[in-house]
Amino acid sequence: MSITVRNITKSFNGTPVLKGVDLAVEKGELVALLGPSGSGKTTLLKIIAGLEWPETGALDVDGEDWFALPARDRRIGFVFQHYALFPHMSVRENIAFGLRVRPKATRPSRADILTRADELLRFLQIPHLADRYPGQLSGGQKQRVALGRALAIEPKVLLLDEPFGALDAAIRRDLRRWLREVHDATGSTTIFVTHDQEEAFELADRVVVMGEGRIEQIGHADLISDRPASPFVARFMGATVTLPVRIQGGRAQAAGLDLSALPDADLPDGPAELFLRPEDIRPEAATGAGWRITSRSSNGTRLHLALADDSATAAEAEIPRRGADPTLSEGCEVRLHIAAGALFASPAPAGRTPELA
Ligand SMILES: Nc1ncnc2c1ncn2[C@@H]1O[C@H](COP(=O)(O)OP(=O)(O)OP(=O)(O)O)[C@@H](O)[C@H]1O
Repeated sequence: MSITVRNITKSFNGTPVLKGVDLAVEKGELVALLGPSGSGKTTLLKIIAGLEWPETGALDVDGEDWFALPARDRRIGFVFQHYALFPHMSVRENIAFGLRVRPKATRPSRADILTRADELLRFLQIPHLADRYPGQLSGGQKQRVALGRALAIEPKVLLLDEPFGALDAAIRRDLRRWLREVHDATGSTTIFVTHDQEEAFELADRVVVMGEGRIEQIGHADLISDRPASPFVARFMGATVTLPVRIQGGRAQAAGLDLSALPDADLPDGPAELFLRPEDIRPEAATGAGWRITSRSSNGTRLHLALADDSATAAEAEIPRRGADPTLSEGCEVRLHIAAGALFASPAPAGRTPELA
């Protein structure tokens, strides 16, 4: 099923939470909605599921207007962060539940329901858990069962809201791979919400970065990492250092910075901002170069250097400890070699529109 979301807006108590969201998901695609807490990911998912209603917008699934369909007719599999299993039902009964509550006309026979539940248990690699109750399962096992229950109805669309959010890192990685296999084997169209970049990039065909109710960028990991569409995406991807530079003939320049490794910028001459990750800054001892180390700490494998220039602009660098120049200590004057970064025009000063600037 292809899903097309057009110009969705939604407010809670007068506060806009979705500010005109457009998104097209192809049939069989696995898309991750990635963004900080409060950016509107869950609200968008709930609107697709029919659990929330937007103020404006359209939702088409395979050409069908889903806003004209009540939630129960949308054939959606939904998995939440907190395992919503029925505690008094066994794993097999939990998985069979979705089929048992289908309208009589489309409900399989009792025997078929149990056969289908057992098939799913084998498919999800958990047949040994069939007779256990949720209270006897680990968090990871509960989420496998929750996904089994969502898949039992043969959903047209699978929606997952931080399904592995409450689990520890190693189990999350296992479940991620497993989910990808399940997705590929079922051919479902899946939207997965997470605020974990690694999870989004490893799992999804495409990642949709959301910020404050808007889609900021859609793409693959490398594109979003190397060419963030906005300062918001750059910061969200770990470019926590911002440095003022000047653009001249497409080249970025600034005192004390070696920017020769950056590609040409498609920006007009004038002030700009360079967003970069601490690991893309390599300080080199150089007297009078304009920057100095204000503090140095080590976590055993990496050195963290806090930096300031003559006009008190701050930055931070992270470099491998092994092989680092021992003179890079507090007070040392340095020049900064920049390996990578994203350039954006400086925001217009407050009170002036870009046209008037
Ligand atoms: N039912 C509600 N009533 C009022 N405000 C709500 C409601 N649901 C969500 N919000 C608000 O809408 C904003 C977006 O919430 P949403 O849950 O969609 O974000 P999110 O990106 O999924 O965040 P998280 O990663 O924390 O789940 C938040 O500011 C939240 O407080």
